[in-house]
Parts: sequence; structure tokens; C-alpha cells
Amino acid sequence: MSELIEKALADSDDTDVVVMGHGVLDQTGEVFKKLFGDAKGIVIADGNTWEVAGDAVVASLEAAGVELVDPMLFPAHPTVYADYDNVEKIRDHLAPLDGVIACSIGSGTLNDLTKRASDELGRRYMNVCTAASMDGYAAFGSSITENGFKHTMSCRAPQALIADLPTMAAAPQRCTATGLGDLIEKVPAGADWIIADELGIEAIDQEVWDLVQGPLPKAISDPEGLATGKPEALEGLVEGLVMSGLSMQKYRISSRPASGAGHQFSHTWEMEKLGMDREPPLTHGMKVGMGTIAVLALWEKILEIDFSRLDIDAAVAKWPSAEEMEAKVRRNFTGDMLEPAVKQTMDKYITAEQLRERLELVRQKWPSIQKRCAEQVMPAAQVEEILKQVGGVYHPSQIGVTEQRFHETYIRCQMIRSRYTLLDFLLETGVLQDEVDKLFVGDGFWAKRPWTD
Ligand SMILES: NC(=O)C1=CN([C@@H]2O[C@H](COP(=O)(O)OP(=O)(O)OC[C@H]3O[C@@H](n4cnc5c(N)ncnc54)[C@H](OP(=O)(O)O)[C@@H]3O)[C@@H](O)[C@H]2O)C=CC1
Ligand SMILES: O=C(CO)COP(=O)(O)O
Repeated sequence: MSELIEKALADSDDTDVVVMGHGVLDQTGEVFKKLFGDAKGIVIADGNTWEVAGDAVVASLEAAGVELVDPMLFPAHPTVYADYDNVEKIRDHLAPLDGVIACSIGSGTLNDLTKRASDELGRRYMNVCTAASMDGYAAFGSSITENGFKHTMSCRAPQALIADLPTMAAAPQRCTATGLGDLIEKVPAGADWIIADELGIEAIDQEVWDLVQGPLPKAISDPEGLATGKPEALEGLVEGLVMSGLSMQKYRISSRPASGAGHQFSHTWEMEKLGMDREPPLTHGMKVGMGTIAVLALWEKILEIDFSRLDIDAAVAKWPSAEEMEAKVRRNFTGDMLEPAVKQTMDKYITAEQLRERLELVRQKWPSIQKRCAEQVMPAAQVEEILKQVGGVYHPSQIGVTEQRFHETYIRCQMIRSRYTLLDFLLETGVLQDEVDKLFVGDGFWAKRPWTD
């Protein structure tokens, strides 16, 4: 068992038990019994995850004396999607089963669906983890697409997790690559939080920060080991993913500790259904990894700028009015994404007068922002290499994103969340478009990595 996780659990609100180790599926029943007593149980899985661990989980629950109702099984294909319809499906299935507690078997999607469905009924649940594919296992909140818009819905984290390392190691390699892609975004996400902290927008909670950022370097340190199936490398990744989830659980306000601008690339593409026609669909962590490189490439240029000499008058002069800002969002989105994007953007809109005050603070705080962020970020090329080694996505053309679409995503994804990130900092200082454009010309990061299509 991981000492780090053990220590974090002592202070976590929702999760009491994480059993992580080798051959631990047979502890599922014992944990269920300890936490939920004589409650009946229901296993929720899909065709694939049932195949992976269904028999072992049921055997363990039965051996511990848990009375089980019939399992709720989604088909193996098409891959279950994390949308609100599926939350309702699970909730409506559980509702008449009075007091029955769910034990889901799956990774990000099934865990999030069961998490939210159980919470809507005021019930707890537990999850048996099938892949090292994302950090949401222990998170407070489910990432769900509702009416076509992906957002985090509040709900309590599982009361227990069973993380059997051989089971997770046996998942397809793309799952592990996806988990590393999701986790590595905590690097620039940390820098996003540093800027928000320095500018008095969202203070860093040091305990939460330590939970996610503490184990991060180790967790991402052995991509080759992850690619070749080295057990210690997988264990480090799983530990990092669970700890990151626990940080979101502790923070509770939002997914801020684990999700920054790099995630916004992924969410934008996901809402545009990028790769959703594949089977299995393009995963969250693959897109997040790509978003991480995108943001880190930008950081390299930004850290060279001296914002302590920012021309505040010029930045304020080109700041749009509220009407102009809303019109910009309306030009950039259509369909289900439009109204939520308008709301997210306008929630963080500040007036020209407020902007002036903020930019004065930027001038004053830049040396400290620059120093802290330079220590936090990594070179984009290093992350590119890490994702290449592990089998992740490291160039937009691999996922069918053209140069123009990718270029535009830098600008558009700033509008889908009210969370303050590097992209907001650049928009407000008036340099976003120019700095993004520079990445695509001359010796810019993306100019040196041409599209092959
Ligand atoms: N709440 C939060 O804080 C967070 C939520 N998320 C959310 O989680 C979701 C992504 O989760 P992710 O785990 O990447 O995706 P999925 O849960 O959709 O799983 C991805 C694929 O891996 C397969 N799989 C998982 N385990 C195994 C296994 N042992 N053997 C074979 N196949 C396996 C799944 O199969 P199958 O379809 O059969 O399950 C599926 O095809 C997104 O919706 C994302 O937004 C991500 C991070 C944090
Ligand atoms: O994906 C997450 C962290 O990896 C959760 O955050 P989001 O709120 O961005 O979905």
C-alpha cells in the first residue's frame, strides 16, 4: 500500500479506503462489508470491464456475505460515454433498489457515471479500477457532458477504491498512455494556479497543492517503464493519479488543482466530437496530453516577455466591452456549446477599469510570477518526448486536427471555462493572439513540427 495515499486518506472527506496492490480484487467484499454493513450490493460494469474483473469482484462480494442484486451491465460496444443520459440511466435503475450500494467496475467513464448517479440518490458507492487512464477515481465531482457541454458536476467521491495493479497493467497500453497524458497536464495547470494566486484571483491551497504536485515528478518520471510494462512505473503512475483525485476531493470548490488550460483543449475537442466516431473513441487523456504540449510551447515564449514593463494603456485600449466580448464568443461557437461558452466567458469578464487595476498588479507581480512559473513548467519538447515514449498523442495531426483548427483552438478554448489560466492572462495583457501566432511561423514550436497531411 502507498504510504502517501494512506496519509492523504487520514484527512480526506469522502474516501475511507483505497486498497492498492497486487491480487487485491478479492478484498472487494471485505471492504464493502466493512463500509456498508448489511446493505445489498449491485455491480455496475460494461461488457469489457465485466470480462476483466466481474467474476473476481462478484466472488469476493459473495464470499464476504454481501447480498447482490442482478448486475447492471452496459454493452461492451459502443464504448459507454460520460453523458448525463447515462447518469440518469444508472440513477433510475438504482432508485427503486432501496438502499442498494453500487460497486462499479471501470475507469473514468463508469466511475464518473456511478459517482454522480449514486450521489443524486444520497448514496455512497465504491469502484474497482480497471485502468491507469485518468485521475478522477478519487475526485470530488464527475466530468459529464450535459446538453452537449462538458462540465464538472459536483458529487461525493467513492467511499472506497480497489486498485489491483495487475488488472490495471493488463488494460490496453493506450489506457496507460492516456493516464500519463492526463496527469502530466498538472504541470502547466500548476502554473495556471500560480498566476491566479499571484493576481489574487484564486489562492493556492497549499495542502491541496502538495497532494497533487508532490507525487507528480515521480509519477511521470518513467515513460519507458510504462511503455514496457515495468510494475514500479505503473505503480508510480497509479499513485499519482489517485493522489491527484484526492487533491480534487480535498479542494471541493472545483477541479482547479488538476485541470488547467491544457484540459480546455481536450474539452473543446471532445464537445466538437473529435475522435468520437472511432471505436474505442479518442480518450480524454490523449487529448489532454496534446493540450499540455500546446500550453507548454506557449509558456516558453511567455517567460521571455517582461510584463513588468507592460504598456497598460495600450492593453486597456484594446480590451473589448462586455458586448464585444460576448459577440466574440458568439462568432466562435455554435450549437450546444454556444450559450454555455457565453456564460463561462462572461462570468470571468472584467471591465476596462478592473482590467487596469489587474494589469497594475501584473506589472508589480511579474518577477514573482515569472520565477515561480519558470520553476513549475517543463519544456514542451520534453513532454512531447515523454508522450511519444509512452505511446501517447504528441502531434495534432495524429488525431486529425489540422493546423488551422489547432491554431484556433488556442484562442477558442479560453472561452469555454471561467477558470483563470495562462490564456486569460495573455488575453488580458493583450498578447494572446500574437504569441499564439508566433508558434506557427519562423522558428516557432509548431512551425518546426509541420503537419504531414
Ligand atoms: N471526475 C474527474 O475528476 C475526472 C474525470 N475524467 C473523465 O473520465 C473519462 C475518461 O476516462 P478514461 O478512463 O480515459 O476512459 P473510459 O473510462 O471511457 O475508458 C477508456 C477505454 O478504456 C477501456 N478500458 C478500461 N479499462 C480496461 C481494461 N482493464 N481492459 C480493457 N479495456 C479497458 C474502456 O473500456 P470500456 O468502454 O469497456 O469501459 C474504454 O474503451 C472522461 O469522461 C473524463 O472527462 C477524467 C479525469 C478526471
Ligand atoms: O479531467 C479532470 C482532471 O484530470 C477533471 O477536471 P475537468 O473539470 O477539467 O473535467
